[in-house]
Amino acid sequence: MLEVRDLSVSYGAIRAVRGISFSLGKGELVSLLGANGAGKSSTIKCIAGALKASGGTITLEGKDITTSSPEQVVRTGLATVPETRDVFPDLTVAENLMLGAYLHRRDVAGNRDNLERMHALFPRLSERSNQAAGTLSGGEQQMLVIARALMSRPSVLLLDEPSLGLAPAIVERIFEMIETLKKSGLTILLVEQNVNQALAVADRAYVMRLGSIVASGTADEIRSTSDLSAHYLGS
Ligand SMILES: Nc1ncnc2c1ncn2[C@@H]1O[C@H](COP(=O)(O)OP(=O)(O)OP(=O)(O)O)[C@@H](O)[C@H]1O
Repeated sequence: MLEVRDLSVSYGAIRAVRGISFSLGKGELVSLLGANGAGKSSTIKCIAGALKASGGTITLEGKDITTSSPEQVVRTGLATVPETRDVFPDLTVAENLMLGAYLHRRDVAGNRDNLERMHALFPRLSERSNQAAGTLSGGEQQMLVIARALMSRPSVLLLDEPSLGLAPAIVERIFEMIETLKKSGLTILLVEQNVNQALAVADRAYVMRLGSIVASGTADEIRSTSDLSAHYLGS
């Protein structure tokens, strides 16, 4: 579904991502792990079209999206939930969700079905349909940005640090929801600091350090064979 080959990302002289390669098969949940500054968010932003690659290629379902704009990337079937968790604060929950369906705005019946699916997945959003998104709790805003991304009907979902700064009970709920999405057949790339929880839901994982991939394998292999704390904490 998604293939990243020799991807590099630079900010001036800073080489944030140094020729990494990885892939996601259909229906796979793959986690990208690594300490602060490892290059995970830069990788995600580049795949989403928000940052220009300085080298390498990104292919989504056989289509080269390396130089695509963010809108073209969404049209090709990839939705991103950035770690910034940016809702439109003055719009209601329902309006935020409908903005996610912008590409399918003429398919009113399809959007209604999809909205019902989101309400089943996130009952809390359903109860708060008419509430301004800016007044939601952090966990509810995270649910909203995930649901909004799903309204674009992606075949691949990129999740950047969905558990960041949330209370443990909400983190549990977010991970349960990620498992539900995985069971529905969605292909997911999950960037997480929360290694144990990420490995509990992931089929495979890649560990990044200083812009490079330093370990990869199934969740069990990563747990048992790599010195995760050295890679992860940089110690
Ligand atoms: N806009 C920017 N300008 C200059 N350097 C940047 C910029 N964004 C990121 N970097 C640098 O690129 C490197 C990788 O950062 P990135 O945010 O991709 O890492 P990360 O693994 O996502 O970290 P975190 O878990 O803290 O979000 C870091 O050294 C960071 O300082």
